[in-house]
Amino acid sequence: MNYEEKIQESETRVFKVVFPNITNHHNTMFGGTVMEMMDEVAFMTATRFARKSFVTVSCDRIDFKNPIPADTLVELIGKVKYVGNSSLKVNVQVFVEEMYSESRERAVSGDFTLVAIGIDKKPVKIFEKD
Ligand SMILES: CC(=O)SCCNC(=O)CCNC(=O)[C@H](O)C(C)(C)COP(=O)(O)OP(=O)(O)OC[C@H]1O[C@@H](n2cnc3c(N)ncnc32)[C@H](O)[C@@H]1OP(=O)(O)O
Repeated sequence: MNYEEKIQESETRVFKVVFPNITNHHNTMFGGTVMEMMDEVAFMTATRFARKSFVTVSCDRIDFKNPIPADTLVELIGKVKYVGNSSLKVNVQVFVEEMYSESRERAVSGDFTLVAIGIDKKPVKIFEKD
């Protein structure tokens, strides 16, 4: 499987229901919870891409473009956008969907950098050179 196929195969989609336990006093989803879910999806995407042990080392700007109201569904989509030596970057997009109509829009997006580590917790190459 080549790089491009691996990127397609490892694209990771997760749905969540925006129940009251994850909303704030504006009755929208708490931003920190969105970021936690994004980090988890970035981790899953990286792991499925390389089948190595990853840790998150940084995240770039996260844009909260639209609020995520209570009683909606969110879809998080993770996709590898850059592969380095031991690190890779995963773009995560979050879409919000109405439960009882076809309405859907992008709400949040951001990039996460993860590093593959060995059992000694030190960085390891993601792929050996052919
Ligand atoms: C899934 C989870 O919940 S993980 C929990 C949260 N994360 C953690 O606890 C990670 C804590 N951090 C660490 O253990 C270390 O910083 C490590 C293992 C990630 C990196 O160790 P370092 O000695 O700094 O690594 P080093 O300087 O050799 O860099 C390794 C790679 O990471 C990249 N990197 C390091 N720091 C950053 C950063 N802040 N932002 C982006 N990339 C970075 C480097 O560019 C390099 O990439 P490359 O190999 O593709 O060229």
